[in-house]
Formats: sequence, C-alpha cells, structure tokens
Amino acid sequence: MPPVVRFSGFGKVYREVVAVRELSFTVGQGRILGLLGPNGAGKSTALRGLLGLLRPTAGSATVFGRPYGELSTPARRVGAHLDGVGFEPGISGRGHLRICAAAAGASRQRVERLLAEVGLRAAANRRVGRYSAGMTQRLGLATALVGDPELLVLDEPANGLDPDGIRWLRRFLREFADGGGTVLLSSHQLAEVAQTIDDVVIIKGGLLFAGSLAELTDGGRHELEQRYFDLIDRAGEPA
Ligand SMILES: Nc1ncnc2c1ncn2[C@@H]1O[C@H](COP(=O)(O)OP(=O)(O)OP(=O)(O)O)[C@@H](O)[C@H]1O
Repeated sequence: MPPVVRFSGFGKVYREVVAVRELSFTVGQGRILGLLGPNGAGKSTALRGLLGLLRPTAGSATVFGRPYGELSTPARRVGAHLDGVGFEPGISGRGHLRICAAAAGASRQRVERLLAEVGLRAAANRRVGRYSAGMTQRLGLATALVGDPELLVLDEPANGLDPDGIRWLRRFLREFADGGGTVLLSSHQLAEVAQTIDDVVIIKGGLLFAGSLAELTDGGRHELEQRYFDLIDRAGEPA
C-alpha cells in the first residue's frame, strides 16, 4: 500500500535561514507518527509544507501521492490543526464548526457529534476568545475532524490539555488509527508521545531518525527521551 504521507528530499530555506533540509520519510496508513525536535527544528515548517501553506525550496511533500493543493476534496481527506492558527475570537465554538462544516460539505449533526466527542458541548455557545488553552485545542481537533478525514495533521495537539484531556486525546487518536485513519503529529512532550505513537521522526534542521518507536527504543529497553537526547546532542548546533 502506498504511504499516506511522503516527504522526499524536502527542504525550506528562508533567505539565509535553513529551516529544513533533505527531509525524507513516509507515514503509512493506520499509523500514528510523531515528528519530534527542539524549538526551531523545522517541525512546523515541514507540516506547513505538507499542507501547501508554503512552497518547499527543495524536494516535495505529498499526501495520498499528490501535493495537497492537487487533492480534489482536501477537507474530506486531510484534517489539520496547526499551532498558532487562531480562531475568530468573537464567534462561538459551535458557530466556528458550522462554518467549517459548510465549507467541507459536512452536516450540522456532525458538528453536534463532534462538540460532544471533544467535550465542548457545554461551552459550544461561548465565544472562542474566552476559551481556555485546552478548550481551544479541543476545538482545533474538532475542526480537523469536520470533514471526516483519512489523515490528521496536528501541531502540538496535547499543548494546553490537562492530564485527563491528554489521556482522552491518546485514546481518541488510537481509535482513529485502529479505524484505518493516519495521524502525523508534532510534539515536545516526549513521555506522553511515547505512549501514543507507532513511528517517530526526529529532526533538527535535517533528519536524525525515522523509524518505528520500537526500533528507536530497542523494543522498549531505552526511554524515548534518552534516545532523543542522544541524537539531538550528537547533532550539535543547527547549521
Ligand atoms: N517565515 C519565516 N521566516 C524566516 N525564518 C523562519 C520563518 N518560519 C520559520 N523560520 C525559521 O525556520 C526554523 C524552523 O522553524 P519552525 O517553526 O519550523 O520550527 P519548529 O520545529 O516548529 O519549532 P517550535 O518547536 O519552536 O515550534 C527556525 O530557525 C525559524 O526561525
């Protein structure tokens, strides 16, 4: 089966800053892959490149074998929530989701189901500007799910969630993947992500590791965190 996501020699240079270089990895269907790396490693740049929000200066990033912009029904195939992509603060959570649903061709019933699923039903009529960080994160996930996508692309999805929310997210993503969905997420929370992901990619400008979590941790004999710091420290300062 062809991979759902493929980065192939992907690179992005902003004037003189090399944000990402020579990034190659794939995400297979039904897998949860964690894209890890320190601040400024290029994670957001890679995710933005995948979603067609920026143009790579080298290589390519494709979803379902094509650049995102060439998918005929992108909202029904790919759901995304990127860190720092805000919501209109004056609108309610329900209002926001209804607009997204209309754009994706999804029903109002789906909006109600999603509000319940992410735990926002009680806050659905409150203005998004008043939401806590965790509620905003939940709304972001609901937004990503509106079109019932096959692939979820999530930038730091656990940020702002309380322990209960993190556990809920972990279970939710596992169910999504068990149902045939694919997840590409970025994270800084190594202990948490170790409980969630099947595959791991570690970057710091360039690629330091791509493979299964079991491979990286030697079948669980090492902590993800330990292997992560081994690789990051060995890579030294970014070029
Ligand atoms: N629009 C831009 N113009 C110039 N440089 C940029 C731009 N966006 C990102 N960069 C630079 O590219 C590098 C990678 O940034 P990026 O945001 O992709 O990293 P990240 O891994 O997502 O970081 P974090 O974990 O802090 O979110 C950084 O050095 C950053 O300063």
